[in-house]
Amino acid sequence: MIHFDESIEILKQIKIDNYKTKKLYIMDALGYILAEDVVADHNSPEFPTAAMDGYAINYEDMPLGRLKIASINPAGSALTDAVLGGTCIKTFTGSLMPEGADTLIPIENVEVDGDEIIIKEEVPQGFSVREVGENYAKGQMLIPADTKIDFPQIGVMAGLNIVSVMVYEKPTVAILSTGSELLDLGEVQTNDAQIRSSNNYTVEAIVRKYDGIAMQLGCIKDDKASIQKAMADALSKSDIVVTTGGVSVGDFDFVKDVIGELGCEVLFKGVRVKPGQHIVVARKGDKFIVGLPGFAYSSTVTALLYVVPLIEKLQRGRSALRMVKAKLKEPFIKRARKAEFTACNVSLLQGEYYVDFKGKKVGTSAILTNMLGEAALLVTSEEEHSKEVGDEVNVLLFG
Ligand SMILES: Nc1nc2c(c(=O)[nH]1)N[C@H]1C(S)=C(S)[C@@H](COP(=O)(O)OP(=O)(O)OC[C@H]3O[C@@H](n4cnc5c(N)ncnc54)[C@H](O)[C@@H]3O)O[C@H]1N2
Ligand code: MOO
Repeated sequence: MIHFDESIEILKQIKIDNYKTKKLYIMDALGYILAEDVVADHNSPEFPTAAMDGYAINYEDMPLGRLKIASINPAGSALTDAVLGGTCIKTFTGSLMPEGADTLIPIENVEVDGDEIIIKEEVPQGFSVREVGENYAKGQMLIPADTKIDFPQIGVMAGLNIVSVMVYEKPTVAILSTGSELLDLGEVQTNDAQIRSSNNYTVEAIVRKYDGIAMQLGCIKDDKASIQKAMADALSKSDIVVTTGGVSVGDFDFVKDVIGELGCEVLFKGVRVKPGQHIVVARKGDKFIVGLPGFAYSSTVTALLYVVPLIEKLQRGRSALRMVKAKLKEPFIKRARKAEFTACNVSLLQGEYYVDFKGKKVGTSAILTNMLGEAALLVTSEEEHSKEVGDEVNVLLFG
């Protein structure tokens, strides 16, 4: 078994030969990763523009105190009139500044007397005039490739009249739970040894939450030929195949053998991590197979640790899971000489994270309910030992 850090380093070092990209209408691109740079093809604004409703004047005319209103300039109109000596033009927020005007005096600062304004309160030169390129200049890089498209990116692209953009495709993740004891949702129990399968649904939820396209394949019996057929089929239809169960040392644990027989390159199998020590990650071209252990807590934690980064890698995304520092409110007993991911409660108090274990059960890796509530994962490396109240620890947030 390899060190946990080595397994993460192996994932980081993976090079994708050919990223899949596609062009999407900008609104459909929300949540995708941009596969091209977005560069401004014009200045914004292109011309000096009024930022308030008022009167466009030449600053040098301000001392006159009284100016004739020469014309009116609503937003969107192609005004040809200019501000000539001693005159002003009524101009509105968003209107282009007329020729000859460099300052906008707001409506609130003047009194109208017939066809003239009387200036009650002066403003500095250039007041309320948006300069050319105030927002962005032509040629400016606005959104670099590999950015996740969120609402500001959508708005900026719309401002650039970009109708569709190149994005990385979200990888398709096929999910298959193995185990002859498993009952899928709604399936009728026929003997006491059967249990309800949860792993395939937890993994599907993780895939969906962290920007993959989930392909739910349900449960399959511990039969090598069936597993082989199902995995080969899944591999042909998806970018990542995630299995749960059948990766340890039992007589019916076939997943590792099948991965080998499918001609995959095993990147690692077996990591000094708790839970999840039997994890296997393999590659075939730009496709991946991740064999997660069967226990519900193990498969969930290892999906976060190994499946989420692969989903991100295939679309050049950044890690959505955040590691923060926190203070222990209770002692932590280190149980294994491995990296440990222990379910805990996390709270934020005056800008600092705190960790306790109230209500968390100590037991096997079957206890998924430990991840309910304001849960997070306390992370300790294989080199670390038990910890005291007040010690600083690392916590992985997934909420
Ligand atoms: N002799 C050894 N036995 C075990 C070892 C070991 O090193 N030596 N490792 C233990 C650890 S750690 C884990 S984790 C499990 C992993 O084994 P598998 O990946 O082969 O998983 P299974 O045996 O198929 O299942 C384990 C457990 O989880 C339940 N399960 C399975 N699938 C699901 C599902 N889809 N939803 C909910 N629960 C599921 C299954 O019924 C078992 O109880 O091996 C230990 N044994
Ligand atoms: O690997 Mo198991 O997941 O430690 O319980």
